Amino acid sequence: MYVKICGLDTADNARVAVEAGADAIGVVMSASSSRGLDAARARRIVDAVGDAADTVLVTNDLGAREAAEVASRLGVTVLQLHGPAYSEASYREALHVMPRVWRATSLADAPSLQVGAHGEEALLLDAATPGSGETWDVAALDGSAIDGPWLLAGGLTPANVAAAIEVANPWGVDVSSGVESSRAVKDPGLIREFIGAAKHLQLR
Ligand SMILES: O=C(O)c1ccccc1NCC(=O)[C@H](O)[C@H](O)COP(=O)(O)O
Repeated sequence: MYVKICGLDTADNARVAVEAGADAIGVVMSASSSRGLDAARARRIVDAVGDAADTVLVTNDLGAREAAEVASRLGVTVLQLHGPAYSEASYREALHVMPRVWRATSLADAPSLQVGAHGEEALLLDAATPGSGETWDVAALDGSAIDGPWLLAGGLTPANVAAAIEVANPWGVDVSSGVESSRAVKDPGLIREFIGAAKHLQLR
């Protein structure tokens, strides 16, 4: 199970995530998010991870081209364009600069569930409000019918991630609020617990 810990706040917490086995960490750049980082802080986190895991720049409000240029300058491995603001043409623009782009969307937006529909490498299916910690009805989705890598997100926690994986059968999982002690403050213990719970399934 591929595990992404999103909305990292410090380089120390990014190291905790990677040491616990995270496959990816996310840094958010968004004017509307309390997890939004400036470039200097994002770079410290990305540099702390190095090539030990994927590093993902997440945005919902930068223009696609600008987002890809920022991602390239930061040296992240993946750009995650989050939400309905990004058209198919936006993905083409981003892909000129960043070879790996993920499309993050919600079933509420009636998206295409074809992985690669916009040239993306992977699909992330989230609640309607990203980063809110809200759950959604994953049972309404036949995850095994999605042809390609997709990540489940939205209200996951160390306590519910194993059951969510069993229901939805995703390729990966993504969490933010569920590994925080308070809004935008990551908790090292919860990060370790989440990764343990998600990865444990693989060993069954
Ligand atoms: O986390 C945010 O604040 C955010 C803001 C704007 C766009 C995307 C954002 N997060 C994207 C993620 O990938 C989150 O991990 C995902 O929405 C799940 O969040 P949560 O339900 O809090 O676990």
